[in-house]
Amino acid sequence: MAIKYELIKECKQTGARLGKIHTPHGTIETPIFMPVGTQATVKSMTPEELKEIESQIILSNTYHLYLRPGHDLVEKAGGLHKFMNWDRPILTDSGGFQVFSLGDLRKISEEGVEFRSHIDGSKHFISPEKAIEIQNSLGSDIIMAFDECAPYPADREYVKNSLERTTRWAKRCKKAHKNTDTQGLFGIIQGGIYKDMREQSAKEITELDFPGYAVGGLSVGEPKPLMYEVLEYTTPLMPKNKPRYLMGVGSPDCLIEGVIRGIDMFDCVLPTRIARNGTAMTSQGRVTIKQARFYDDFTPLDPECDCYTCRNYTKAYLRHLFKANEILSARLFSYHNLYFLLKLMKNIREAIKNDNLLDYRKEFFEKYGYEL
Ligand SMILES: CNc1nc2c(CCNCC3CCCCC3)c3nc(N)[nH]c(=O)c3cc2[nH]1
Repeated sequence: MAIKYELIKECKQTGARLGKIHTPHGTIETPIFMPVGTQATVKSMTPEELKEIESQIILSNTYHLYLRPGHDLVEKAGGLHKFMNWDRPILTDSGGFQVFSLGDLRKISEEGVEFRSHIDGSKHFISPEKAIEIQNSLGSDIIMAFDECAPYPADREYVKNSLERTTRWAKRCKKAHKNTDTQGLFGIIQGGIYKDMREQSAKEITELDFPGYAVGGLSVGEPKPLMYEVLEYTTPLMPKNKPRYLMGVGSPDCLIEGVIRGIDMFDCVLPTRIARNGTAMTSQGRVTIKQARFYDDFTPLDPECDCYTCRNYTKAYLRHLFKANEILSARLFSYHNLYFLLKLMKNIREAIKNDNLLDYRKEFFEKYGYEL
């Protein structure tokens, strides 16, 4: 079987779990944060640097790679692992979210989605079958069903029609998936912020017996407490012996709150995106380096961090790099932010092991500046 989840321990105080996901390219310890590599690269990082910070799995995307360089080229190169020189696990998203976030540049039908490329405006069509064909060519270890992520807010009628189409598309994806022994296909649960819809989607999607499941349709602008509430009644509907992936999340507080509510896998563009704006996630909260107060601050970005950036450079130097628009700025901030989130997940796994996750949350929030 391509993907095998091993539940190691259930937290006594919360819904958190410790687990392992066995894949053809290695084993992933969960809970885990997955760095995003949209166009077959985690922006500005080499695979060696990703291994240095102990990244166990990275994400890429059907939509982007289909448009450029084309999935047939990647297949000709021997697949995405060989093409980008990454020999650890890769998860690809189906592109559902991307084509839906194109707004009016797209037309949805039962057959699939017609959209215009964000690169050159050319017209394209992705069906569930096409999304699976592309991911089969890419050879990623975990592939995602082609789904519709309903916008927020969306009324009950829209959400119901959308989740029922996502279920019909999930069946088509399962039928179209060729490489079941090397690539695990995850189903995606939708249903917006409506409890009865989430129950319906969870029932319909888990009935299809996928090796793992994602909670989709969240982190789309809803307030965080509402996202946490949806998780509280959705994760218990998902099989305990399968990985649970919360798509597009997130910031440090969301990662901790998501783990507490039973989530095992997360992805977010935040660490590398804010890095390009000279913003760092640190133990004392966010630091935006362009502020004048850092002009002659010769202390590390994060005094409690032992990453390459924090051990070798000062805020004053990092501010200079950012102001001078130097490429090294994006690299050093990306390296630190990814290290920070991967270290946070390592600390969370440790806290689950020691049954003190709630104490860890309290301590982290007090320092990072979140209200509990
Ligand atoms: C940011 N919030 C959010 N993201 C969602 C995403 C995307 C998750 N990240 C994938 C990466 C994005 C950059 C390129 C590489 C893949 C969602 N994806 C799908 N298929 N369905 C969702 O409901 C879905 C819902 C999401 N909500």
